[in-house]
This record gives sequence, structure tokens and C-alpha cells, in this order.
Amino acid sequence: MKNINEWHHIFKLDPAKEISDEHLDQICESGTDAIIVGGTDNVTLDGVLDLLSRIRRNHMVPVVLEVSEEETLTPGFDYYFVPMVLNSKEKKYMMDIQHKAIKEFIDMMEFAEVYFEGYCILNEDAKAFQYTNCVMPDLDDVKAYAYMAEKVFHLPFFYVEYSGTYGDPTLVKEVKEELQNTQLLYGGGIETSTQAKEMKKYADTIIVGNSIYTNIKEALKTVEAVKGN
Ligand SMILES: CC(C)=CCC/C(C)=C/CC/C(C)=C/CC/C(C)=C/CC/C(C)=C/CC/C(C)=C/CC/C(C)=C/COP(=O)(O)OP(=O)(O)O
Ligand SMILES: O=P(O)(O)OC[C@@H](O)CO
Ligand SMILES: [Mg+2]
Repeated sequence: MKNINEWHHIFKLDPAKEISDEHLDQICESGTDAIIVGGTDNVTLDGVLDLLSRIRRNHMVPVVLEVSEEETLTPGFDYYFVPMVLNSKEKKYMMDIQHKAIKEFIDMMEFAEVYFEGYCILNEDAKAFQYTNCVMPDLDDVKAYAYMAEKVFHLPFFYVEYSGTYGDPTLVKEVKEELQNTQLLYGGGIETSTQAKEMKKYADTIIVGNSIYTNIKEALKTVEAVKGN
């Protein structure tokens, strides 16, 4: 299995959305480096377990649970990613929910591979932006959040999140220049090979979500587009 810091491409599957076995097989066998199971709303333990068992039954691809609800935490994933929303106006989405969950699961965390993600959400129409009561940052704010993610909190990941819309490649380039150790994840609106290539020039890892459900053929092509980049 590749190290996480060598992952260039990830597909994110939303447990609240339907996917056929045929499409799921195509996603898992696409050559992507990993599958994240995660979403903002209507994420249930049943939905999470359904995807996990369908992936595990036939495929070897690494599977990550991106935790958005404590109730959906379940053993069986290769990794667990935990968002900390840096540009939320409310401390609870950055720290308090995570603190409460760590108190509860601290013993299990010793046996699980858990990675914390510094999220910066940049699309004000995204569910996650509204759900976590974010403030829209400008470029200097985002660079300062990136600095904090790496130098203050020593987080493994800084996630530039445009969920639902294609973001600004210049911003991603400038954020990348701030980071030496923290891995830069980019997600949002990638629907074509060209977009995947463009964002991968700057981000260490790109994440493709919604287009799996809207145009699977194009979504699958994003994998090859970033190989060797
Ligand atoms: C039991 C077991 C195996 C334990 C192992 C140990 C372990 C993993 C412990 C973890 C402990 C811990 C600290 C848990 C934290 C749990 C938690 C509830 C954290 C809150 C995270 C948070 C602030 C979530 C808010 C929403 C958010 C940022 C979600 C990220 C995903 C995202 C942005 C998806 C995109 O949205 P989507 O739904 O796709 O939107 P569209 O439908 O519009 O596309
Ligand atoms: O769904 P899209 O817009 O591709 O975004 C992917 C991911 O960043 C969502 O958390
Ligand atoms: Mg989505």
C-alpha cells in the first residue's frame, strides 16, 4: 500500500447518495489511490456500513472514513480522517466536537490510524460551509490558516474545500507555497481531466466527489489525468 503522502487522487463517496454496483466497481478499480467515505448531511451508520462492506467485498483499494457524525464511527476502515474547520465562526466545529469524541474514543484511537484535517471551506453555497457557520476568508486569511495548520497545529493535512464548485487555481498555488510539511488536499467541482490536471499542479492530492454521481465517465478520467504529475 502506498504511503498517504504519495496519494495523488482520491474519490469521495457520499453515504447519503445511491451508487450502483457497476459504478462502485469502476470507482474502486479506477487506479485511484484511496476512497473516502464521507459527507455533510444525512450520513448514517447504515449508509457508512453499506458502502464499506460493498467496497471491501471485492476490492483492495484503501478506504477512509471521514468522520462528520460521532454515531457513524465504526471499526473496519484503513484510516479515519477528522475535519477541524478552521474558518468556522464557532469553536465547536474546530475543536469542541473533536475534544468530546477524543475523550470518548481515546483508547480506540491508539489502535486506529487517525489523521486530523485543517479544513478551509471556500464555497459559501456548500452545505458544509453553512452547516459549520463559516466566514468567507480572503487569500491572506487562507494563507494564515495554512500557516496555522502547519506551524501551529502541526496537522498532517490542510484541505482547501470548494465542495460543489470549481475553485481558484491561483489561490491553491499560493497556499501551496506556504506549506513545507503539511499535505495540501484540494476538493471541489472537479469534473474533467483538464481541471484535475490544473489543480494537481499545485495541490498534493485532489479529491473528486460529486461528479461520480453526475458524470461517472468523466470522473473516472480524472485518475489517469493526474498520474505521474
Ligand atoms: C470506533 C472507532 C473505530 C474509533 C477509532 C478512533 C477514531 C477514528 C476516533 C475519532 C475521534 C474523533 C476526534 C471524532 C470526531 C468526530 C466528529 C463528529 C467530528 C466533526 C467534524 C466536523 C466539524 C464535520 C462538519 C462537516 C464537514 C466539514 C464535513 C466534511 C466532509 C465534506 C465537506 C463533505 C462535502 O459535503 P457533501 O455532503 O458531499 O456536500 P454535497 O452533498 O453538497 O456534495
Ligand atoms: O464533491 P466535489 O465538489 O467534487 O468536492 C469533493 C470534496 O472536496 C467534497 O468534500
Ligand atoms: Mg458531495
